[in-house]
Amino acid sequence: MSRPTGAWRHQPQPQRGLMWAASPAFRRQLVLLRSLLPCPSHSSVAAGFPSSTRCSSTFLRASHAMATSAGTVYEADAEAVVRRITPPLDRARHKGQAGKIAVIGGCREYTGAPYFAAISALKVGADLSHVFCTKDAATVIKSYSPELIVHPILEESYSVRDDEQASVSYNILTEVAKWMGRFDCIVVGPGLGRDSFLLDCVSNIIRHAREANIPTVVDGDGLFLVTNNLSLVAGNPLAILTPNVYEYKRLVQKVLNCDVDDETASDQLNTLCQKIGEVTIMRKGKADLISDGKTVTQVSIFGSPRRCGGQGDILSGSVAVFASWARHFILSSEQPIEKRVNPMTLGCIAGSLLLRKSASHAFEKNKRSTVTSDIIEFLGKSLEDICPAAY
Ligand SMILES: NC(=O)C1=CN([C@@H]2O[C@H](COP(=O)(O)OP(=O)(O)OC[C@H]3O[C@@H](n4cnc5c(N)ncnc54)[C@H](OP(=O)(O)O)[C@@H]3O)[C@@H](O)[C@H]2O)[C@@H](O)CC1
Ligand SMILES: Nc1ncnc2c1ncn2[C@@H]1O[C@H](COP(=O)(O)OP(=O)(O)OP(=O)(O)O)[C@@H](O)[C@H]1O
Ligand SMILES: [Mg+2]
Repeated sequence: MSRPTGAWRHQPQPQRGLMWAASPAFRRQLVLLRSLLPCPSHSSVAAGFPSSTRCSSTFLRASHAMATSAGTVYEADAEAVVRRITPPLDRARHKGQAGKIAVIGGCREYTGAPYFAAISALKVGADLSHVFCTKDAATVIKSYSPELIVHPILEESYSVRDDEQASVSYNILTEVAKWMGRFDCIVVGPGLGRDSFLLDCVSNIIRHAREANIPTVVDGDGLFLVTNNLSLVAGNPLAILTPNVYEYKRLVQKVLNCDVDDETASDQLNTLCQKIGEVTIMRKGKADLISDGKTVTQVSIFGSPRRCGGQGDILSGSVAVFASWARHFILSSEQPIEKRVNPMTLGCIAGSLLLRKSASHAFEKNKRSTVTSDIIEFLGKSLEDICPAAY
């Protein structure tokens, strides 16, 4: 595995610059950037780098920007991140080594969301993608795609008698636990619904994933669950929350007991992460703001003016794959722990970029009629443009 450049371009916020330049967080970022060098030449070739000069120019750009001006939000050099964390296609690898992802979601109302998340994971490059959903949703999701492995195991209150709930809940956890250790990342929430019994069962799954050290992306109704039960993710550095504008508002109100303040967006996001404890949050919007409670980066490259539902689901599936690649990459980088870049942050940066590029391509082709499936169609091309699949 190669080393990431993880380079950040700076968004100027002059009124706060001096304070930030002197801060430990700023110095830490510089150390982190330096720690990402040098890049071994084998990875440059495998990930499509034309030459090793690209690595150093990326570094110079980033360190220059950070040393000369300061602020709290850094525009991620997201393409560099994607290149560095995407594993080479190696003939020696076997099925599963590029990633096994599971989506926990899909109920009577929503079958599209879990499908979008799970198929996106495959299209980005995972080898296997599972969906754990309710029985009603399973046949429908299977009919969308034979690529997905669908487990019809979740139950909603209407299908379980009160006196059966304890045993059904136990059976669900037992079934998921059989698989859990094989997953590189799980996504909890796309199309999950809000049935109370189902959410109780999913709480057990989240706790189990945490005990097993499985990175967990929480999105959609998973965020509804977690916002009302913060202990599920509190203190878990492998948890990524991906709220949209409404989900973020609910989270801020619950945790910080105030309203979203766009004037202090990055500070508020950092504080939110700190209060919950160790999690990474990607606040979706015009720009995607990403924080692990220490630094805030953003991805703001323009994607598409279409706001069709389902783009967040593509994002959650993509982030799951990139976060697991980034984790593998960082763990194998032999950096001391205190110098390691947060792989969950890298996963968010990469996922955001890929979605935005794909949305842009899809809009160019389909204009107003662009729908989520059109965007998924471009995930492969977008990744190929950044990181050709030479092997
Ligand atoms: N094809 C599929 O299967 C898809 C299924 N999906 C799944 O649906 C589930 C629910 O996810 P969600 O994003 O639609 O839910 P949520 O954030 O509650 O917003 C719903 C709407 O409520 C409103 N609204 C809510 N709060 C508000 C507020 N504070 N202030 C103001 N308005 C507020 C607002 O509507 P508006 O007011 O704009 O009409 C908003 O658009 C989840 O499981 C997800 O994965 C999606 O992924 C899409 C594709
Ligand atoms: N106003 C915007 N301009 C540009 N991009 C946006 C805008 N709002 C959201 N996005 C991008 O679209 C992607 C999905 O975000 P969105 O807010 O639509 O998620 P969501 O509501 O959870 O989606 P879903 O319908 O799948 O639940 C993110 O990458 C986000 O940055
Ligand atoms: Mg959503």
